[in-house]
Amino acid sequence: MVPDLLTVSGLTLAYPGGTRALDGVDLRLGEGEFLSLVGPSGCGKSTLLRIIAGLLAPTSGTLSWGRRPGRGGIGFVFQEPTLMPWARVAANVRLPLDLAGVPQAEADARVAEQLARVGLFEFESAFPRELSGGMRMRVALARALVTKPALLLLDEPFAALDEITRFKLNDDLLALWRAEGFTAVFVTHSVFESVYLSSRVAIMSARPGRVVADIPIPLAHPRTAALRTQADYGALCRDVSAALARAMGQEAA
Ligand SMILES: Nc1ncnc2c1ncn2[C@@H]1O[C@H](COP(=O)(O)OP(=O)(O)OP(=O)(O)O)[C@@H](O)[C@H]1O
Repeated sequence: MVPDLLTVSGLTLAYPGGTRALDGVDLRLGEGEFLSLVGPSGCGKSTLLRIIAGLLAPTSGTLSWGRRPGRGGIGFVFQEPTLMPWARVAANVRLPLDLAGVPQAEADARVAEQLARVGLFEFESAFPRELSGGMRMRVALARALVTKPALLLLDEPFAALDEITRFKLNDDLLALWRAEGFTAVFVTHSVFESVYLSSRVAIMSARPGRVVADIPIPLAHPRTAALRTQADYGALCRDVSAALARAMGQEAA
């Protein structure tokens, strides 16, 4: 059993307007795991990510860190790449290092290394408008990973991309996860994507959300396109779909 990076206990969040987004979330996150969060729209998945990132304080409940990620230790990737349109790719990726006061030469070297890892080394001087949607998302991934975070939080990062680009980015993200060893929490609406990527899938109930099922995904790595048609992958997708249907208050067909 891997050591715990984070244990979330009895987490509740009520927004100032009165909306209760989360109610009693219990969740364990092991070091180096790839955990997907799946649940009905509005069940509080983004809210939970924002609390884990420290961007939002819970109303009650606790977050207990095994080894607290240090400064720059949590990366966040949103559904939109949120790049600075006036800045070149390299400057966009370097932003977190500039904010942390990393010396120029070291920052340049780390940006070059990270751009190579996401396959964009030749595009360091391009502007975001000159890139495809998938390439822009890779820039966002590079920016989130350039500080070498212990924990990477991803909030539906590939939802706006076409299926071919999405599959490619799934493979790229898995390769980065295996090479760099960060822990990942990935929010998605796609059961297929969650099973393809994860070592565990946590299912949340409708709002106010809590974790109602936790399904291990013991598929071997490396995972490749061939997996998508394999019987064991299909069986796990059915398990996650059935758990999601139960969480939404309806039995699976
Ligand atoms: N800043 C806010 N102020 C008030 N209510 C909010 C705020 N952010 C989210 N909510 C509400 O909290 C609930 C949970 O929202 P959240 O975005 O966390 O859900 P989600 O599961 O990520 O949704 P989706 O899957 O549709 O992206 C929703 O009812 C939403 O309207």
